[in-house]
Order: sequence, then structure tokens, then C-alpha cells
Amino acid sequence: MIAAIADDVTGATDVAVAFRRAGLAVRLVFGVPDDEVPASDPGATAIVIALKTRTCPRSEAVDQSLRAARWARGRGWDRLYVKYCSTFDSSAQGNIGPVADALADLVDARLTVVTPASPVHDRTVFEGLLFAGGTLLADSPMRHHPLTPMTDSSVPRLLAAQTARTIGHVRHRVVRTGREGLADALAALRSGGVRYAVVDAVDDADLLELGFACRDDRLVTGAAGLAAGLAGALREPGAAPGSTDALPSGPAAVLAGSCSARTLEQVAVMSRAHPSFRLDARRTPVPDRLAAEALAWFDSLDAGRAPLIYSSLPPAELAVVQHALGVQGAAELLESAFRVIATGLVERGVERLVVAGGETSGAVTEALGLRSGRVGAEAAAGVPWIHVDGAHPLAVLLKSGNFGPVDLLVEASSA
Ligand SMILES: Nc1ncnc2c1ncn2[C@@H]1O[C@H](COP(=O)(O)OP(=O)(O)OP(=O)(O)O)[C@@H](O)[C@H]1O
Ligand SMILES: O=C(O)[C@@H](O)C(=O)CO
Repeated sequence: MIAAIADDVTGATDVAVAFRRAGLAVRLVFGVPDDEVPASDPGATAIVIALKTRTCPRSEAVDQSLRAARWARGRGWDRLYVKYCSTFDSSAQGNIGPVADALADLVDARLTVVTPASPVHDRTVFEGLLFAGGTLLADSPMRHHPLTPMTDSSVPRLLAAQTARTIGHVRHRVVRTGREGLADALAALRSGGVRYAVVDAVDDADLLELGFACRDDRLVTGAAGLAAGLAGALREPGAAPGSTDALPSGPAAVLAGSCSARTLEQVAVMSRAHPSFRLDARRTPVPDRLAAEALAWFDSLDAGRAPLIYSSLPPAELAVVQHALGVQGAAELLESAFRVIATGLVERGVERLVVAGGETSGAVTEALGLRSGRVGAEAAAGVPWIHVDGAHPLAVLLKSGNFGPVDLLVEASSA
């Protein structure tokens, strides 16, 4: 019924569980699917394709998104949902605008809805301004993001930097009139030649009405909030199916490559009570050596509490590393190290792997060669366990940088 293409892996698990909560049976696929990936499980009503296209070069993001969209449409998934971050993480180059432009052309969409609102995560849009945790985005900790610092809160303005197409706005007072008023407002924009409608939304009720207003669109874009609204508008009444898989009983480990404010708190809590190892990219600026140090440390541990390996740093210290190694250089070095570490941990028998950060999770899932998974229980809002299909038991918890309570890493790795 609906195929979501997510620009990072933690976002994919967030949207997958939002669909599931709203009553759709979901399949999660990692990377651009190929012919070996089954088009769906019998009875699946949603498929989520997890890409790593948030910060890659624009042409690559467009190419991968188009290939994923063609794969989905060729297999009967006729509605596309582009999932970006609820904090609209992107740069002036994209990739939200270029990907949306390309997919709109693919499906011949005249007007496409845009709203990053995700009330379950306290992200709201009012008068076109994006709020995170009740604060304007540009005043929130997102202004310090290592790769996509967000220093403007206006969604129309952020989008306008990324597309040449006309952008309109639907104000909250119109949203509050409900699905018919919204449909009229969208129709008026469409007939005026507007290509993107940024729509205000402050709660789930707004997003459900918007879901009804755009339920017949071939392309819709948003974060997990509108995905839930759309799923609510599309689903047949009935029970919400969910994976009943038990978590594997083998050892757990945590990898944190996110420098987001919430991850920093979670790392601080976990490192007080669990063995922890910080990846120091400046001291050891060679990924394989950095990974070897971490794995040697892991090998020296006695069995006991789950270990934490992290690179998370607060903004001032992060700036020092980025100054020394370059923004991309530091990110690539650490992501490469996390790839080797994750593979080493699974080879050493880790069966439950918790990963903090979308880029980091993308690197880890690629390195582990994960292809698809079933969406399991939610450890926190928007953070479900994913039971990976494969020869060995493995469950991964891919946590968005700012999601989850402060004890999430401890709780998840003790589960
Ligand atoms: N100490 C560090 N110095 C420089 N870069 C770092 C450091 N630690 C992590 N990074 C890089 O910062 C980026 C963090 O992005 P990531 O997507 O993993 O986290 P996030 O943005 O907080 O998560 P999400 O996208 O799920 O909200 C990664 O590319 C990572 O390699
Ligand atoms: O929408 C969000 O905030 C998350 O799903 C995400 O994309 C973080 O990377």
C-alpha cells in the first residue's frame, strides 16, 4: 500500500514503528532493494526502505532514492512517502529538496505536502516555523549538529534553499478546519501552480486530518508524525500487527556515534555504571587502528555489564576534532571505525547491538550486510528493536540521536 523511503536508518525505524502503531504491517529493508529482497511479506501493508542519503552528495541521494522508488512502484507499492528528519536535517544543497523534486517528477505529482512535525517527539510546525522541544529549531541543540547544523527555523525558507520550485504554506488555522478545509487549501495551491505545501501541525489530530487530506496523493513527505497520520487515514480498521519475536539471549553492546544532546546524556549515564571506551579520533586518526584498540579493550573485559564504545563529544570538544581532521574527515574516520567494531562485536558473539546515531547506524548496518528485518517492541518512542533476518540471531536497536530517556542505553543493553 505505502512505501516509505527514509534518508537515514534511525529515521527508517522511527517511521516503521509509526506505521505499525497506526495499524499497518511493516517490513523494513536496508539499502536500495534488489531482486533478492522479497517485495513484501504476505499481508504487509507498508514497506520502509532505509537509505543513508541525508548527508551524501546530492546526485547519489537522488539516484538511490529513485532506484528505491522504482523498485517499490514496480512491485505495486503505489504510494510513496519520503521520510526526512523531524528536525529537517539537511544543508542548503539538500538532500530533501532534490530528492523530493526527483520523486515528484517520477510519479508526476503536481503538489507535494511537506511537514516535519512529529508530536510524539515534540517537533511541531506553526506559522511555518519548526519547534523542537518547545524551542525554535535554530535555538535548539540542533544548531550544533556535527554534519547538518540547523540555524534557520523556517521550513519554507530551508526548503527554498534546496529547490527551485514554488513553495506555499498552509497555516494552522486552516489545518484546524479539518480534512475538507485542508483539501480545499491544498487544491487551491495546486491549481495556482504551487509545487510544495508546507503544512503547519502541532498535534496528532492535525496530522490525521492532513493524512486524510493527502491520502490519495502519490507522493507525501514528512517525518514519523505525518506517516502516522497517513497510516491512520489509510488503514482498514483492525488489530495492529507486531512482531512477537523474543530478543536474542546472547550478549549486548552499545555503540554511540551521535553527538546529539540526548545521546550525550545517555552516554554519561551509561558510562557511570558500565565499562566504556571512548574512540579518540585525534589520538588515533586511522580507522582500522582505532577499531583494533576498541576491540582489544572489548576482549580484555570480563563477562558482565554490557560495554559502551562511543565517540560522542559535546559541541566545544567536537569543534576541536573537526578543526583537526575536517568535518567530513572526522565523520568518515569514525564511521569506518564503527563499521569494523560492529563487525568484530558480532563475530565475537554479540546478539543485541544498540547503536546511537543515524549516520552511525547506517555505517553499522551496511558493514553487517543487513538486508531486512522485522519491527519488534519499542524500547522508547520511535526506537523499536529490529529483528534481523539471517543465519544468526541478531537484534539491533537503532536510536536517533535525540530520542529516548536518559537511561535508554543502559535499559536496552540490559534487556
Ligand atoms: N568525536 C567526533 N568528532 C567528529 N565527528 C564525530 C564525532 N563523533 C561522531 N561524529 C560524527 O558525527 C556524525 C553523527 O551523526 P549521527 O547521524 O550518527 O548522529 P545524530 O545525527 O545525532 O543521529 P540522528 O541522525 O539519528 O539524529 C557521524 O557522522 C559521526 O561519525
Ligand atoms: O525524525 C526524526 O527525528 C528521526 O526519525 C530521525 O530521522 C533522526 O535521524
